[in-house]
Amino acid sequence: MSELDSAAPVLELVDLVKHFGSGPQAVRAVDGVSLTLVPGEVLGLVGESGSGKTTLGRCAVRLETVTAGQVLVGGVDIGPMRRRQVRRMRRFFNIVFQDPSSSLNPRMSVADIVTEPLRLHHIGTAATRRDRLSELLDQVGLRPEVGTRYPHELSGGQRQRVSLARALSAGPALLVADEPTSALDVSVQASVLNLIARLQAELRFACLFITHDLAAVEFLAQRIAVMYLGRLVEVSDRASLFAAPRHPYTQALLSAAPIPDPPVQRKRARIILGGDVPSPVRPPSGCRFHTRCPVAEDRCRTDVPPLRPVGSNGSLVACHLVSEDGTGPRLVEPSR
Ligand SMILES: Nc1ncnc2c1ncn2[C@@H]1O[C@H](COP(=O)(O)OP(=O)(O)OP(=O)(O)O)[C@@H](O)[C@H]1O
Repeated sequence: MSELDSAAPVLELVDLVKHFGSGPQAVRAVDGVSLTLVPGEVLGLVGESGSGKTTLGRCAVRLETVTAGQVLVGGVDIGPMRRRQVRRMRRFFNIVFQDPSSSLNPRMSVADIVTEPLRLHHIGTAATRRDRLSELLDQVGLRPEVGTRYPHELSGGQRQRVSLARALSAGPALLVADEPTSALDVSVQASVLNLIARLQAELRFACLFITHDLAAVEFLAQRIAVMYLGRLVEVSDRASLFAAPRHPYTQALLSAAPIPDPPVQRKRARIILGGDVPSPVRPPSGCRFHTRCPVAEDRCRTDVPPLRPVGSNGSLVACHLVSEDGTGPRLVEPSR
């Protein structure tokens, strides 16, 4: 396959299940997630630690094999593919990890790291790859002489720029960015986030942006998916999600997020969720959020709420208490 089908979604997850281990001790990291990314779209994936975001992202680029369900890239199911076929498909998708120190080969120069995907996929000649290297370093804001350096000679921010240049070198249609700024100094986080935004606007790759940082998804993502204990609870466009979060969990998550404007922060009501996040080995029955949900009813303890369209703006919500027109429990007034 030399090109992706541009009419197909870049990424389609169909009832994706990923368990680690088997039997009653299996960790149900992702448990029936369906999600679609169209070309050029940035989808933010948020949720507390352990909700399954990283596992979902790794399944999307076949770093994990799935337990059940499908992962389609450009309409092609990469799940059953053999390793060699997956390797050929890898030019169409790539991933940037949280910690660039552990994902870059310490024995390779920056030039070799960045151009490796081009060599692996037999793209261009030695001369065109050199040109491409200069172009890529320039695009990620690194000077040409950085090409001769090794990862340990670079700062964390520079290393993440190298990871981005490498991930984008073969011109992927999909980039999974897994907490790409959270291991960096606060002072450089914003510049790397700005860089991702600029590259995405220029190159138009689709991006699954995984983060804890709600301000970052608000800045970068057109749509946002909220995950809780292996399942999606809400998928909505950015404006709707921040203005009127519908799922009680989304409302709690947003109410806990810091807002840059301190007077607003002081006035705002916070929802304090009781209890701990339950174990994904024995997730609660019915709605997985019911053990911590302040408005849970009897049916929430027994019936699994499907992720279904509500309201008129294409939002999807998995909550028994949200009605078809999108009205439902409002735990606090939206802050913006
Ligand atoms: N290789 C593995 N073997 C066993 N369990 C795993 C493995 N990888 C992840 N898990 C478990 O799967 C669940 C989901 O983890 P995952 O890292 O996907 O969550 P996350 O939402 O990305 O969390 P974080 O934000 O902390 O990275 C967790 O309970 C985790 O301990």
